[in-house]
Amino acid sequence: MLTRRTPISIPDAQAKIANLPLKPQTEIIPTIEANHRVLAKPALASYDYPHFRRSGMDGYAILAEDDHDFPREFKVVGEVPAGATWDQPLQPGTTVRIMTGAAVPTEASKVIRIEKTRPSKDGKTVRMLTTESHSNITEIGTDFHAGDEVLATNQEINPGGIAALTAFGVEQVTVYQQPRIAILATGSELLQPGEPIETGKIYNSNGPMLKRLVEETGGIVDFEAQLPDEPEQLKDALEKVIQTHEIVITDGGVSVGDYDFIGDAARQADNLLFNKVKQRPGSVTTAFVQDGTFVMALSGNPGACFVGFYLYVEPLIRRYQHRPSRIKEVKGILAKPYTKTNGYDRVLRCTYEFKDGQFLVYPNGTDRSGSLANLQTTTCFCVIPHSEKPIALNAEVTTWLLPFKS
Ligand SMILES: Nc1nc2c(c(=O)[nH]1)N[C@H]1C(S)=C(S)[C@@H](COP(=O)(O)OP(=O)(O)OC[C@H]3O[C@@H](n4cnc5c(N)ncnc54)[C@H](O)[C@@H]3O)O[C@H]1N2
Ligand code: MOO
Repeated sequence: MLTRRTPISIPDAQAKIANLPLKPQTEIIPTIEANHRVLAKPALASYDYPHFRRSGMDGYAILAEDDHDFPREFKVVGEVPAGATWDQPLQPGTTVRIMTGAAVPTEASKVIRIEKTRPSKDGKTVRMLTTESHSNITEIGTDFHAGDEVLATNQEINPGGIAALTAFGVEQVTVYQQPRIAILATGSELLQPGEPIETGKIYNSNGPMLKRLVEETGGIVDFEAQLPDEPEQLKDALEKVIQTHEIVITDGGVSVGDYDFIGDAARQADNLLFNKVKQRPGSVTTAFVQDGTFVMALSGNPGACFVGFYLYVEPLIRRYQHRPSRIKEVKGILAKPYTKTNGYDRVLRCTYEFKDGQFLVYPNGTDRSGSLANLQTTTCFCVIPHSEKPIALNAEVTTWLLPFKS
């Protein structure tokens, strides 16, 4: 339907999404599955760590009262491999042979490394050549005391954190849920790979791109559909996925054409955030909230769809998980001429290099909304502000470095 739309700026559109109140849900998952998930509850140490006095070296454990007048002979009364304990009292002049990681006998104050000893052939005695400047014993609670925070709330767990949790035998953690996302690609021209290509038809390339973009952002794509431009079918599909997902991403059908039905759904929504942005590509980008679900209607044009995902969807998917956006904003220097002018700000697909303390930004071929030729190689976007005059070479430009791109 052809109706007037009021365009807003890119920052205003981003702010409308950033200000949406979210109700992130939590779930309990196995610790081993929690890499890059964010803790919704702190993980506390259930005991001191280490919980026994641990030998840091392979050697011989001795009493403090024997720690003088080296070299000297000791009687070897036993052996403590890792995992074992020595429960008898250690007497003066005696020692136990002990391995790295083993529990040190309670009374022992030091472990003399084997390099500094000369055991007898039968192993029953050992001559210790010299003492040690360190005890070579890790005392109880060196890493954590019982009750200490092992990992804090809102911390993103990484493999090191998984090690720390597992050190306490923690099998499950409470984390924020990943949002469930539905992707609806719209257009009667769309084919699936495997179907024969025909004039006027194209393969649905945005669908797989969006799926992988969502996944690398930490969202879960649990519904995907490719729908023809049939209003009833589209309306039904949209209504269904809105009830079952936190975020719905549509692409295509959002312009003013006879078959662009998403625009109508947006106008009738509970909360229309915007339906036109002063940007190219993707001026038709539309966002609304219906029944508590955020619907992001991206342009069908692949270049605009790609840009729109990073500008508006990536930060939201990350916020659901209590994770910051992985898009890094920097000041770039436009290092290759771009001579076009535009009534709207242009988000230009670029590559960059970091040289002499500056991000040098190079427009990466075409800036066409409908082109997908440079999506693979684009590593950043820069913003060319709207102007009647072309932007100067070497001008400073707001630059967004894209995640997983180098
Ligand atoms: N009279 C006007 N026409 C158009 C305007 C306008 O203001 N007045 N805006 C233009 C601009 S700008 C854009 S951007 C597009 C936006 O179109 P839609 O988002 O509604 O998308 P479609 O028309 O459905 O498709 C556009 C283009 O993208 C192709 N497409 C669609 N889906 C996919 C897919 N899943 N994978 C790959 N390619 C896809 C589709 O075939 C079209 O070529 O509207 C302009 N028109
Ligand atoms: O709004 Mo569109 O600029 O062609 O993507």
